Amino acid sequence: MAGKKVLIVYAHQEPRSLNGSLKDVAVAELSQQGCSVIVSDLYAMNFEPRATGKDITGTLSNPGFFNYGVEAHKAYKKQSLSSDIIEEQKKLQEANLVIFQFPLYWFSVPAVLKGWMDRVLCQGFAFDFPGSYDDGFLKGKLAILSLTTGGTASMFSKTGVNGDFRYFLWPLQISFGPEMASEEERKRMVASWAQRLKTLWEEEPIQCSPPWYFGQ
Ligand SMILES: Cc1cc2nc3c(=O)[nH]c(=O)nc-3n(C[C@H](O)[C@H](O)[C@H](O)COP(=O)(O)OP(=O)(O)OC[C@H]3O[C@@H](n4cnc5c(N)ncnc54)[C@H](O)[C@@H]3O)c2cc1C
Repeated sequence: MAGKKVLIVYAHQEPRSLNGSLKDVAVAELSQQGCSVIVSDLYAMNFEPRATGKDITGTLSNPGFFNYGVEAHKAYKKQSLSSDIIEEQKKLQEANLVIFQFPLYWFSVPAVLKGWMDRVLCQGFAFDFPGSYDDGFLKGKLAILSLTTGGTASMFSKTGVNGDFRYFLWPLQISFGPEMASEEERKRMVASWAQRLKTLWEEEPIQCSPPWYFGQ
């Protein structure tokens, strides 16, 4: 939708991968809609995934016993987090929609993307107590996971060897097993993602609640 700001957090090493294609069609489609699209290409940026004391540029509140969560929270308030974190927080703050584009690694996100979450979504910025879940500070933003898997769709069904994907992932668009699929099937995956993006702004966000999750 024209005027909307989109951040794509992209975690793949190879630009010609299926993930690369899915990222490219998202940039093309959303730009064509008049959105302003920014990509955080985490591998290309050499994004630091480790949450360490280097993320705090000022003095530590307790140098004798390092607690990352506590120090990051205080550093956020004092604006003394490292510049790469601040940069990503700014992008996220401005975005109406965040797309996470990644291959499934061990039923989860690749380490570089997990590190982005660990470091960027710090206390004070993304949440606080009170100020979490439905009252979190990123409330109102839309997010979608677009991921690829090694396994096929049937392997991720209720009776499949991996179990129902609902049990580990929520707002998602999955391109199942592109390496095992034919060229035509892969083209359909990219086209289906591009098609979904055309009407993405009309979708009802998923209610991330236990009844939605376990009731179906
Ligand atoms: C550490 C690790 C852990 C993993 N853990 C899991 C796991 O827990 N569960 C699981 O299911 N899988 C797992 N995998 C597998 C992984 O999820 C898949 O290898 C990955 O999702 C495949 O996506 P890709 O983009 O890397 O595919 P690619 O291999 O890059 O792409 C597949 C093919 O698509 C072609 N292609 C690119 N663009 C297009 C286009 N526009 N049209 C048609 N074809 C195109 C490419 O040329 C390539 O031949 C794991 C892999 C690793 C390395």
